[in-house]
Amino acid sequence: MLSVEGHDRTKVMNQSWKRCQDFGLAPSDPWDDNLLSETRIRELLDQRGPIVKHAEQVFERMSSFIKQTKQIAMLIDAEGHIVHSVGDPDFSCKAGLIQLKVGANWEERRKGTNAIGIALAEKMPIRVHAGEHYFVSHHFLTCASSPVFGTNGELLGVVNISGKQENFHDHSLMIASLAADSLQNRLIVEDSMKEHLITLKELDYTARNHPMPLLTLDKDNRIIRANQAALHVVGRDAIGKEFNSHKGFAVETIQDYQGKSWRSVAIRKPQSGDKHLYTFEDIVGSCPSILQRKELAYKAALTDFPVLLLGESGTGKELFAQSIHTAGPRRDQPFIAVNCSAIPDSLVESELFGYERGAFTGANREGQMGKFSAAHKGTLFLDEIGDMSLRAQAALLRVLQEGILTPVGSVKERSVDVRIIAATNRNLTEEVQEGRFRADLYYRLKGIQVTLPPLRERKDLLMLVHALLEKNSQRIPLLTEAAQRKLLDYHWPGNIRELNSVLVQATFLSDGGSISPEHLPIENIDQRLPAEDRSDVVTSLQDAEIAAIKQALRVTEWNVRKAADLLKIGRTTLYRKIEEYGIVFF
Ligand SMILES: Nc1ncnc2c1ncn2[C@@H]1O[C@H](COP(=O)(O)OP(=O)(O)OP(=O)(O)O)[C@@H](O)[C@H]1O
Repeated sequence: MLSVEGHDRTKVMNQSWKRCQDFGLAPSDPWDDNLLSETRIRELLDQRGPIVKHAEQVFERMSSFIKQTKQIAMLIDAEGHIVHSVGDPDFSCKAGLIQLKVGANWEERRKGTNAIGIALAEKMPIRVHAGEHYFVSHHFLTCASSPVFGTNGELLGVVNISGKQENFHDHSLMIASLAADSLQNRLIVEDSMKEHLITLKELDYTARNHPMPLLTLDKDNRIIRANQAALHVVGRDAIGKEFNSHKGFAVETIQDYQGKSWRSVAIRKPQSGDKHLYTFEDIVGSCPSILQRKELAYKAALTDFPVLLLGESGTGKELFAQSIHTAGPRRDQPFIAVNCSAIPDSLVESELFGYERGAFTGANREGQMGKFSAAHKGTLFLDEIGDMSLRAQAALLRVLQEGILTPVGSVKERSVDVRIIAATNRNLTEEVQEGRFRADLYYRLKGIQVTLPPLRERKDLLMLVHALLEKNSQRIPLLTEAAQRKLLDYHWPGNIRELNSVLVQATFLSDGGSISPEHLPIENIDQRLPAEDRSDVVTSLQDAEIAAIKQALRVTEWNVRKAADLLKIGRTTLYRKIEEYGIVFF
């Protein structure tokens, strides 16, 4: 900080003298003897703890200069009180006689023109030598003072060096200024460390309570922080391990102002596959068959027994599985759904139990957590369980029996705690009889069996229609009586999934008006054929086949495997026919 010299210094000095005169002080006045009490000094030291602690350290570093020049160094607070003093003992005694000691106040209005008073009033470093002091009693002094500022530029106090005028030293003002700067820097560093800690706590709190998975990675790509949601995804023991771009995480690198990268944050935003989990309240229905199933499933939710959900495609098996999970004691833990029919036979074990790094060619280099481990403490929903190969069934049975799994390529066993809910649209008893499904696995999965009724057997179709229309559009469209009749007459092979898709299309086609039969894209093939039989018009076999394929694809929302199941043909055959007839997505 620049000190004033020459003409400017004389000006500053004159202004100070003028202020003293205005205060009504006279140079020959006795000094003010209003010293702070011991208790008040202790209170002040407590309040100013950090600055005094730093001043002690800074003064320690300049102690040889202070001793050699027979001076004393002091810290003065922003109100002018001397709160700390060290230095030459002889001079300290002499200075004490004119109250240049801890507990005294050296503002101009109390002690006339002096270095401390001017540094406080003008907020600048200044030297006041001998006769420049206002009070005659201070003329034996030479003093140099420099102000100390806080982070926001507020005045925190003054560093002062004083001695007898004959011990005047050229460097005193510079040393006082350096000491003030050093004190100021230490306080700024301390403040920013406090700020840093608060920010870290704030971050930690926000991350912990954030529903999305969040990770922090160091510059070597190791995980250094992870919230609960992220630990579910990357594994509970992930801290310290290298992050290997888990699916769905978007990584953002954080750089300093020179563009040097320090760390990265990884966030896993909701993906199209991520949906909120359903609860029993989402299950619409008023007919006894569904109410009774709901009650049974609710009772099952409160236990830890396995649940087996049976029913045609689209009857709500996954909806029930999620509702059982969200109503049970594991609701805050993961719900992991696995479509057993979608896993190639050769990969079943690695998908379900995970694998260690380098387990097999084509595997992720760093290994991968299996579905069982991902569902640890939560629920594993094994959908389409009836489509699992016998080999995969054997592997699954072993884990269900022992609660222990061994990832592919590993020698270490791992215990898992998962609740199992399985579902299938196949008749499992028949599958067991035919030898396609293991009886022991069936009995282990069966626990509580809930069979969901197909839509054509339900008595609450119009209630469901109303609920689905309400869910899908802001303004519920009216249904003409003929449209209601058409819906009631249809046989709904795709169940509620198909009903929902038909209603979405009808709402769109009716363009804000009432929904009438022509807006409902359904044809009951079973009913149409006899009608056509009666007429002279004969539909070609090929046209009938195309119509059946189109309907199966629409009903299953273009799920080729399910459509093939409905048509009772193989998946490859269906693909071939789609291509052959040039059927495009509609
Ligand atoms: N009772 C119901 N109330 C409201 N919506 C329902 C009901 N049952 C099913 N749905 C809806 O129907 C659609 C199909 O349900 P879900 O996926 O649970 O059927 P699923 O039996 O598991 O089918 P799949 O065997 O083909 O996997 C979903 O959109 C679901 O929300």
